[in-house]
Parts: sequence; C-alpha cells; structure tokens
Amino acid sequence: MTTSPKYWLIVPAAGIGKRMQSDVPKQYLKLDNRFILDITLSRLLDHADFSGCMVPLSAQDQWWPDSAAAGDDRVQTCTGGSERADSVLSALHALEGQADENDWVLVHDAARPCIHPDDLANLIDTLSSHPVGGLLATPVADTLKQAGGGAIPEVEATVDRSRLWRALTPQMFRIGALKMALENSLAERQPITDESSAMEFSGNMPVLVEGRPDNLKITVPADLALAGFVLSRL
Ligand SMILES: Nc1ccn([C@@H]2O[C@H](COP(=O)(O)OP(=O)(O)OP(=O)(O)O)[C@@H](O)[C@H]2O)c(=O)n1
Ligand SMILES: C[C@](O)(CO)[C@H](O)COP(=O)(O)O
Repeated sequence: MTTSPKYWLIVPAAGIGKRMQSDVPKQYLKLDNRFILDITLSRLLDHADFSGCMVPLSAQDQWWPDSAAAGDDRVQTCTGGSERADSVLSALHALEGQADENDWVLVHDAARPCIHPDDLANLIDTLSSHPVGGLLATPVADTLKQAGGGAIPEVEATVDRSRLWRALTPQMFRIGALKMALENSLAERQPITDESSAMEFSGNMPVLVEGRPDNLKITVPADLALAGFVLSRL
C-alpha cells in the first residue's frame, strides 16, 4: 500500500545579515520581544501539519539556545553553509533517514516572519498533486529599470514587467528532486539564490503561486519596522 507523501519544513537561519548592518544576525533581532526566527517558526508550525522541521544554523550561532524554538521538540537543527543554497542542502542531508525522497519539503526564509496562513495553505493545496512543485511569488508592481555599468547608476533600459514576478517563500518541491537539483547546481557553480532556480537549472518549470506582497524578507534596517507593522495587522 503506498502511503501519501509527508510534508517537511526547512527554515534556513544560518545567515549573518550583512545588509541589516546589525551586530546581531537579523533572524535574532526582536519584534514584540520575540526573536524573528521564533515568530517565523511559530507562524509555520502552528498552521500546517509538518512531519518535522530542520533549521540550519551558523556554526558561530550563539543565540539559538535562547530561542523559544530550542525547546520545541518539532524543531531540529543542523549546521548551515557559506551560502543559502549550501544551508538548504545541508538541511536536506540532515533529513535523510527521516524523510522519504518523494516527500514534499517547504523551504522558507527565517527572515520572512510575515507569512500568512492562507498563503501557506494555498501553496500546499495548489501543488500537492503537481509533478514538480513551485513557489509563492507576487507580480512586480513597480516599473523596473535596468542600470548601466557606470559608477553612478543611470537608466540603461526600462524592463518589460508584464511577465515578471518577485519570488517569495515557502518554495515547495519533492525532497529527492530538490536535493539532486541543488547538488547539480552547486557542482556547476550556478548562481542559485532560491530553490526554484536550482530546479529550473535542472530543466523544470516550477509553478508560480500568487502570494501576499507583504510576505517581506527582512533585509535592510527599514524592513524591521515594516515587518512589525505587518505582523500587528495579520
Ligand atoms: N549561508 C546562509 C545565508 C543565508 N541563510 C538564510 O537564508 C535566508 C535569506 O537569506 P538573506 O536574506 O540573504 O540573509 P543573509 O544572508 O543573512 O543576509 P545578507 O545577505 O544581508 O548577509 C535568511 O533567513 C538567512 O538566515 C542561510 O541559512 N545560510
Ligand atoms: C529565497 C528568496 O527569498 C526568494 O526571493 C531570495 O532569493 C533570497 O535571497 P537572499 O539574497 O539570500 O536574501
């Protein structure tokens, strides 16, 4: 008897947050006196039925023991890598022996605490019977300019945005396929900044599932207050 695939969660949290210009890695900055990482994990784990959650951490992480998630038996940790893709691949390897290659894995940035439960449910419902998987994304709403290569950024062209989307997370793929895609992409030194780009490099066309544009990634200092406002309204 074939069993239905399970759902696993990976929340990469091994970054140092250079662009945040903070002494503390941004996943450990606080909103409403809670680590951003804890907010993100609770908003995912409390709203979907995951078989397990793997959080890749920096080898230099000194904050994890003070997190609420450290005491949550649904959450495991492993050591991340130098780039986000390395951390995700490390987490996939850490799940070997627990997860089946045909199970689904959702990968969600620790730095995106504003994930809405409706988007999470819609992503899973839309893709659970799809052969490849896909990602939350939102159509580009601004006019996009391509800069020239000079020291002072000047407009070289206005880009046709009619078919352009901003990739968000979670991104949802089969564990075995994603592991192979990441290994191939990293071996070929492909510029991989999300799971979808690795799957695309392997010849797949992931599905774009429209999500809320307020599922922002905390990246620069101004994002912190914005995320706090969004969370206060969710
Ligand atoms: N080697 C890395 C780099 C990033 N991440 C995680 O991937 C998510 C998105 O990456 P990004 O926003 O780029 O985070 P940082 O790399 O920390 O930011 P920066 O590029 O400004 O240093 C974050 O939750 C981050 O912790 C990770 O697990 N391992
Ligand atoms: C995965 C991601 O959040 C999708 O937009 C983005 O690619 C992460 O990029 P970063 O440079 O690692 O923040």
